[in-house]
Amino acid sequence: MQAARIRIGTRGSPLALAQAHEVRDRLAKAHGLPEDAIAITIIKTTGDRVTDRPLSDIGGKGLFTKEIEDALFANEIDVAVHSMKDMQTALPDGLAIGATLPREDPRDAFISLKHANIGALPRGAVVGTSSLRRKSQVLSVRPDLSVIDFRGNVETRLRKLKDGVAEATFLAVAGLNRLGLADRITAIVPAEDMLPAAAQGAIGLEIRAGDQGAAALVAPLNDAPTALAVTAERAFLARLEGSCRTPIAGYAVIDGDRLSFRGQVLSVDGRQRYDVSRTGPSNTAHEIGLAAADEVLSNADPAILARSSA
Ligand SMILES: NCc1[nH]cc(CCC(=O)O)c1CC(=O)O
Repeated sequence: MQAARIRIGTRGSPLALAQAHEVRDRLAKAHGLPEDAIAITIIKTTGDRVTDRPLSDIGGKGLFTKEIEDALFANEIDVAVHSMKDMQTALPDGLAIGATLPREDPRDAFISLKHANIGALPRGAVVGTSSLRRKSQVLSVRPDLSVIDFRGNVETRLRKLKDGVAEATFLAVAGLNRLGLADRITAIVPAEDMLPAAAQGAIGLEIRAGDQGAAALVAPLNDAPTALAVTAERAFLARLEGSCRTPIAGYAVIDGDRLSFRGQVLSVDGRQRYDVSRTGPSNTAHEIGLAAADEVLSNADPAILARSSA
């Protein structure tokens, strides 16, 4: 057996491992390498360690990436595989996104063992989610529902549903598809009804900036339309999260050389929201995201944007 020449780092959750295996398969195929030329290193992150508190309490973004980025800096791995949804908008100096894989389904799945969709939930039903975005979005259409925090990986949350801890939950369709659990989906929520999180469904490959070998290795895996869509979504998020701590959704689609972006900010109780949409040339993805955020900052009710609202 030959020694591994490419070292990829990942979290150890079943979803993270499925994503790492997909990356290994794509790399092997793109470069005609045997699988054992690519090593997968599992790295435990703070987000994996702390399972008893809401993510928003312990710091949110970066919780699932920091230790993996440290391994890049320490030269223990060459490529880090991340759900881009979990990545900070500002990468640490010295690291870069080398490629963005073709996006999986970006929408959210409604999952319930008894009820067909959000509208069919009985008055006051308990919904479990750890996402402030999903909480505020579901409360904006169903203020009567009771939303409880639902931590843990995808399988854990599905088990909590079976155990009757909640009557319904929401999970990203992308994660369920990658885990082969699409059969658990009760209904896919249209993006119009529940605008996805920035970068939901996209996998990013992070490398050391200036590592030309790694850059050349991952480049063939890049999907340009996904990279552009995610650029717009993350620009929107970056500008807003610097100015407010409120649930934020952002979703872009590419059609030829046009990019259509929709963004949304909500108060946590879902009672107030501001929607924005912008279209422009796809090679101005970053500017489109920023302009949409500027519109929110100048037009949305300051009560939504207040730092205290989270
Ligand atoms: N924060 C957890 C997380 N990060 C990425 C995904 C799903 C996969 C994706 O969006 O690519 C999930 C689980 C979920 O939201 O259901």
